[in-house]
Amino acid sequence: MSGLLLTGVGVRLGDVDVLHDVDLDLDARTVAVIGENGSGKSTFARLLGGLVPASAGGVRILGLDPARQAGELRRRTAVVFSNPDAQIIMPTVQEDVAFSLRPERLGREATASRVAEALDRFGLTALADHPSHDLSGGQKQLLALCGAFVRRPELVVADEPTAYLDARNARRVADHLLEDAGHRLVLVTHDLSLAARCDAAVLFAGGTIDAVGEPSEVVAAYERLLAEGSLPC
Ligand SMILES: Nc1ncnc2c1ncn2[C@@H]1O[C@H](COP(=O)(O)OP(=O)(O)OP(=O)(O)O)[C@@H](O)[C@H]1O
Repeated sequence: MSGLLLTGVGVRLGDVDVLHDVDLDLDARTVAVIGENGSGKSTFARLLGGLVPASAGGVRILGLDPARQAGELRRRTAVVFSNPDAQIIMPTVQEDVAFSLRPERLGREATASRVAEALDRFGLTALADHPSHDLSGGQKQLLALCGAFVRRPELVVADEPTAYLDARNARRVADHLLEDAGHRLVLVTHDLSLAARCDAAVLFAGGTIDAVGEPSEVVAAYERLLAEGSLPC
């Protein structure tokens, strides 16, 4: 089973064809998505996360069709964005992490144990009772990741998760995402050194895929495009 299988996919938002002719058959565990501003990366991430529908073509993610198996896909995937405020809901850190587990109806003890384990993994145990909206930007991003990983997703889609972080927290978040903890990762990033740490990379240009393969080769293709100045502003 291919992790990501897209055939002739288009995404139309309003009256704009944001993605077109997207073909991809990729089974790498960690995939970087790179490309210029406005090239379609976030829309692709939203498509994989089930947040926007394809308007053309066929999509299979983890073998699932988002159009017909949206509920199961949502259970098995987690989406993390660059702005963690949008993802923090509950008043304290541990309540917020526990909130992510609600759909699983685990019961009090099992929930507490899963939350404690996740807080420990992301270095948030000492902040368990801290008001979640008073955290620093980096701590909020760790909390958003904690809320994603506590569900033990098979696929994590992360859109610029290190964008607002200092170097230390960016490294910490990247290490958590790239660590082999039984999940696949699709990582949208402008950080080409981070892209190089993934197993495969996809280059978007003008709303479609321009190159796929080894990160070093795809980054080189991107740098050639940038040098040619052939990308639209
Ligand atoms: N809801 C929408 N309606 C119309 N056009 C949209 C919508 N969302 C995005 N677009 C357009 O689609 C194109 C791709 O946007 P997208 O956010 O996917 O790019 P991106 O590669 O993630 O960019 P960045 O690196 O700046 O985050 C842009 O031209 C954007 O203006």
